[in-house]
Amino acid sequence: MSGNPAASAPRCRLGVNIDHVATIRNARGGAHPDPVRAAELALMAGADGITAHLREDRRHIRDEDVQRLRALDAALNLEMAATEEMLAIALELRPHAVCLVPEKREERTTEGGLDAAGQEEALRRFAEELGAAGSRLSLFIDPDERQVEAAARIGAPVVELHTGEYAEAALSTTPTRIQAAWDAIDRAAALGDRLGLEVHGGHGLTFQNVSNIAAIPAMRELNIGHFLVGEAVFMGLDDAIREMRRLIDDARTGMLV
Ligand SMILES: CC(=O)[C@@H](O)[C@H](O)COP(=O)(O)O
Ligand SMILES: NCC(=O)COP(=O)(O)O
Repeated sequence: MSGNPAASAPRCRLGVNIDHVATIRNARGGAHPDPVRAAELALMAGADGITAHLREDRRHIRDEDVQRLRALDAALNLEMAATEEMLAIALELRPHAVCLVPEKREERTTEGGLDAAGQEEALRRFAEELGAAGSRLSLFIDPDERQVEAAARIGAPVVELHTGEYAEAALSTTPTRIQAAWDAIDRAAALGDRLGLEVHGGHGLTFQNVSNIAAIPAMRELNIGHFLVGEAVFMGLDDAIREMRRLIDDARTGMLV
């Protein structure tokens, strides 16, 4: 990763995704552990907001969870598919933010970004209706400049760049693959910033790989969940969030521009 130290940099927010607390709860069909209690703990530990993905198949987060999360005094970023069912839920709930995410029933986790360029007209309606309801629309897209340009045309104020390929590359320990994945995110982030979009990132971020993403100058928010819930098993949710917060802040302090 390249660049020059910046004297100071705008803060990069941390959104904690509590989906997989619900995964553990649903494993036994009861009410424990409660994802809303996890959200409250996350906020006390320094999370700037809470992200929850209400999937069409409700495999983890359920409708009653988002109702209770909405009642918290915190920024709720509701992730959802671009469907009429989910739009109706979002318009009724009016969360701080809505992030449109592609969903395939057979996928284990979110595999790719939303094809914004292939459905601009349909997504423009989501932007208009959600904007009118006071929810900030974000599009979860691959770090692809064509998708970023489409997001700007659609009128989404935010793009969340899918960091999954970078996270996978970092596990591969192939320097050229890691650099290529990071370069794509850096280029897409810089373009989004130039187009006046707020740039976020998420998917697969960990203690080991987050710093280089947090150091990207245009990055304003990172949404992180699966790793934090997993790490909470060993060090507790509070400490895991505080460590992630520290890594992000340290990366911004010494960030390269
Ligand atoms: C959009 C994204 O990357 C995450 O919110 C992810 O969807 C978490 O939920 P799953 O692990 O069920 O995909
Ligand atoms: N949009 C990304 C997110 O909310 C969390 O993704 P992950 O950290 O669970 O992979």
